[in-house]
Amino acid sequence: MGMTITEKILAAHAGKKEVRAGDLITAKIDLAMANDVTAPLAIKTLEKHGIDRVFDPNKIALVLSHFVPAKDIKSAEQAKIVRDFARKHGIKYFFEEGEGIEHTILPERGIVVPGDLVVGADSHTCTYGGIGAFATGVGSTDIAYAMATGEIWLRVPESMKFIFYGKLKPWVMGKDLILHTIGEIGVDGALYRAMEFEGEAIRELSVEQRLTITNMAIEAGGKSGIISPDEKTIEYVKERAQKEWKVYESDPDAEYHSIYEWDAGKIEPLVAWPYLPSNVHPVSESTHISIDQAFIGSCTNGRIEDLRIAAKVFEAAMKQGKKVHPYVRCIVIPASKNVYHQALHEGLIDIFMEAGCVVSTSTCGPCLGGHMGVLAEGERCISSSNRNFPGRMGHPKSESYLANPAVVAASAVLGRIAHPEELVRAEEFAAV
Ligand SMILES: CC(C)[C@H](C(=O)O)[C@@H](O)C(=O)O
Ligand code: SF4
Repeated sequence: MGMTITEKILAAHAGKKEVRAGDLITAKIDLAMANDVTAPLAIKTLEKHGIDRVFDPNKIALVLSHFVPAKDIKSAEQAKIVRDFARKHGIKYFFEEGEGIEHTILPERGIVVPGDLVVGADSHTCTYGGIGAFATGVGSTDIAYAMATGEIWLRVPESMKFIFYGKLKPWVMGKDLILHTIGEIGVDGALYRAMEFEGEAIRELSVEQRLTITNMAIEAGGKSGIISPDEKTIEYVKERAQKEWKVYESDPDAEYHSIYEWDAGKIEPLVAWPYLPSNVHPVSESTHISIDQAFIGSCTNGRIEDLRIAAKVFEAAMKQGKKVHPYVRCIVIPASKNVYHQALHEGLIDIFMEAGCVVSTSTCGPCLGGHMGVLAEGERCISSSNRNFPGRMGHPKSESYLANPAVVAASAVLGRIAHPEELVRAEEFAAV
């Protein structure tokens, strides 16, 4: 019997020829990651146990991304703990505030490559599966253990396969495919399983959009999300990789917990209404919902392509004399400094500013309701991020709607949830 891509990566890191779903393994990691929220707890755990060294300072990434530039004294102190630790141990991949969100930086800079086994103290670590790595979120204690030993204990997950065939409609992005998946299987539909995505429609997507899909595997309860590398992945990786990579793929006779097949051509842009990412509705059935805020950013949809498509919508709106609706605040946060720089270079930041958006330094920002766009009671936000739980972006009685960045931009202009086609002709989509 063959193995899945997930089983192959885990077997290689456990020093075994073969592993099967359900096996308990101890595996060597290629990278342990933590951020300004989770690293301090891990650092304190190490200190409490008198551990004064890390297994390898070149295989640890510490990223200040959530509450930076420090929003209050507590976040300043959290960041300081991480900074001091990174300096003391000579951590190679330490990223200061403004460098960006961990899940954007690590693939973008080739710190994670195909075939890697990565653990991160952040639930969206599953993002890196978009380039064919096994990556999963763990708690602060587990990450402390991984940082000290270079190993992680795992139960090999079962795999679920999601095949998207057909051609995508205009304005349908990776975000819509993952919202569709979560809408179909529910927020616990993939509990502790590896979610493997494949098919013609996935292959048509850019690597960035694939990263959006795997980013949200955790929103269906998945242990990980993964897409086998292809030529597009290698193109993306080869100009950034900081180390050797290895391409794995599933055997044709590998065993799956379940297989889903969908015609991607039937999917239209989707919106997840409060208060679960599975509460998915077509955008055409959401256009009666007025909004107070729009957010374009986050580790889900804050990369350059996302900003390009949003800018396209704003540009078209401005040609028609429209800007961000007077009753809406629109916040744009490029997910990394490199994305910000590139957007600046391409003139996208000018477009956002002329359209009336607020553009800010690379950080998680309003995604988790921490700062830079917290919602008041009763306010509604349409967001390109990944979670819409009660209170996620502010007051427990505020509401977040999740959508792709083109839908968010169109909604910002029209003051209600809107299809980008209301502002831009479909043919122009092809030019993005
Ligand atoms: C702060 C961090 C632990 C958290 C996560 O694990 O996902 C955050 O990034 C989030 O998106 O809620
Ligand atoms: S952008 Fe949002 S989802 Fe991503 S790491 Fe930051 S808080 Fe978590």
